[in-house]
Amino acid sequence: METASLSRPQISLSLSRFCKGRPRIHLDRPAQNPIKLFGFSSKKLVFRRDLRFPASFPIKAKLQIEDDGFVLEDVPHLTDFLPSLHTYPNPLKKSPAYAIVEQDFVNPEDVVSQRVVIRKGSPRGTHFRRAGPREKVYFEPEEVCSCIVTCGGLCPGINTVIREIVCGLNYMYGVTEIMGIKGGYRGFYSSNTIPLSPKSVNDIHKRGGTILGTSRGGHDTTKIVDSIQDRGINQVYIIGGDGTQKGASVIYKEIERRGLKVSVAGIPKTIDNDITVIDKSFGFDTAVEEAQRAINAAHVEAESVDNGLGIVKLMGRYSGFIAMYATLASRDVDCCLIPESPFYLEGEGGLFDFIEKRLKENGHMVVVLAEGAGQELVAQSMRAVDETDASGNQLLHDVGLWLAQNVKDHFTTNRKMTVNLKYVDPTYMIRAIPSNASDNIYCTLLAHGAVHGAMAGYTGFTIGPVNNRHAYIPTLSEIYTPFYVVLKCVTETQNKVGITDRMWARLLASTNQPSFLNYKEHIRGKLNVEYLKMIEDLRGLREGTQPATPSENEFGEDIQKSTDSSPSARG
Ligand SMILES: Nc1ncnc2c1ncn2[C@@H]1O[C@H](COP(=O)(O)OP(=O)(O)OP(=O)(O)O)[C@@H](O)[C@H]1O
Ligand SMILES: O=P(O)(O)OC[C@H]1O[C@](O)(CO)[C@@H](O)[C@@H]1O
Ligand SMILES: [Mg+2]
Repeated sequence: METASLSRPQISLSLSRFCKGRPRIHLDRPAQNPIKLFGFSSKKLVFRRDLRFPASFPIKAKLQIEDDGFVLEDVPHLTDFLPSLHTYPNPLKKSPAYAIVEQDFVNPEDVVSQRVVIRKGSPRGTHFRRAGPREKVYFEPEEVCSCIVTCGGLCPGINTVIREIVCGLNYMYGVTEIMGIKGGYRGFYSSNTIPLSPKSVNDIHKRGGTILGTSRGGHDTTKIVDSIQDRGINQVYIIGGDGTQKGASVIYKEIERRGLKVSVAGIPKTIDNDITVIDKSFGFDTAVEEAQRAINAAHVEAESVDNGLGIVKLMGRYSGFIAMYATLASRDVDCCLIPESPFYLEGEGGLFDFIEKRLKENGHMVVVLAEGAGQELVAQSMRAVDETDASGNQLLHDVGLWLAQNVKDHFTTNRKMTVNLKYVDPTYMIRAIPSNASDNIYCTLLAHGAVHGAMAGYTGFTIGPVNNRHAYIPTLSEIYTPFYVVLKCVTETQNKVGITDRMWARLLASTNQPSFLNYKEHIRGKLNVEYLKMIEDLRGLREGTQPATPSENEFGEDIQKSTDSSPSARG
């Protein structure tokens, strides 16, 4: 790459094969002083004045922008801070299994587009580096000392990812030194490690949970990086959700600050499917499948008695994907309640009203609700106090129990009607099972992608499929650039069900449940102010009087994972 660096701010104008001779801006380092800079937009040239960067820039941004709106959100590489590292030929060339692969190595200039559906003439949008093996690697097999850690809540498939990192490192690259860190981040400084080999992990994919153990809280960056340094670890594989990936990015920053040759690779894990950018998280399909058993049970119970009502609670702290997909798959569900879509109980158009109508029509019904649904209502009626877990996540109130109690009270006291209610809470049973066949394959691809990336010297990245192609995505949690482009990385925002998306519309069409957006005046006083605002905003969206927020960035791209890329909109 030919690079002509400018002195301040340190932005380089690059000409490379990659951008086919077109000028491109490559932001290497932040400016330390107030500066005047410009950003490109598809529509206009934007000037931004007096932008101040903090004295200690949090992380090196690797953002490449072309004048046609092509953006590459690049991942850090060890050579960014250790420029004279040696390279070695990739041992895969000699592997009996992989040597016959036709396109054996990924071209270093291959990228994966975040948007596959674009309009003629619109900006080309955001891209990520394509995952996969590179011709040159930055580690010799005998030099690698790797470790794997699992953090946060459980999810089907964690053991498969562990197994495939171990087997991938060993079978593809001949690495033998692989250790497991026990009990999450705190295990780096408070537990012994366990040695891992293809033999020791051979059967673990058949078990739920994580053989390494997990925890919340306990992220002490200095102690963790001290431990990495003391143990001579040079590849760190971190499996976990949004909190874990934020933790991974600060570990990477500290490693860079100390100038260590250590690759940090993140494998995103969340049963809630709430990580942005990637198509879907591992374990999600398994969870949706397992949820069917609970829904079936609730349905069988409900249809066997008079006025049978089954209530099933599923996971989904802030995002109702499991509930939405499980409902759509089942066809036995009459009403699905998720955190993104507010509801209310009493009055015309409320849930009680709907339950009564459905029971009168069909004699039974099933309600599925995500654990994060209606939290404001529960908090309001129980005057519950806010509590957090060791990682600082808000602890949820049990909306399932609350709803069951309220339904019972309402129908017995107000309506003098007998309702046979069965409440099913399969949440931890779903989370604790091993992954299904398709998730197992998905976990394998993630694990191998992470191994290839670390061997190729990439660091501070998360692996994941973007439009079905695996890519390396920067695990940046905060970033300052002189441009108006706000980088949306895996841990910054949450992937949510778009209730103005087609998939939610499909659900509403299949259950024929109320939208809960048309409450009558007397309900107003019973809902808290924020909840009312949420309903009104959504109503505005539906009626087209409010723009969907956030809509576009300066490049005309959706800045939240939204309709086009979300699995919620496929099909
Ligand atoms: N902002 C942060 N900076 C550093 N470490 C963090 C941060 N947030 C969370 N962590 C650490 O990451 C680990 C896991 O975080 P958390 O309990 O939030 O689970 P998670 O990774 O988000 O997974 P999930 O929510 O899907 O169960 C914990 O050890 C926590 O201390
Ligand atoms: O009870 P725990 O282990 O803290 O985890 C519960 C949370 O973890 C998740 O499974 C994943 O974030 C959420 O759906 C759920 O709210
Ligand atoms: Mg989380």
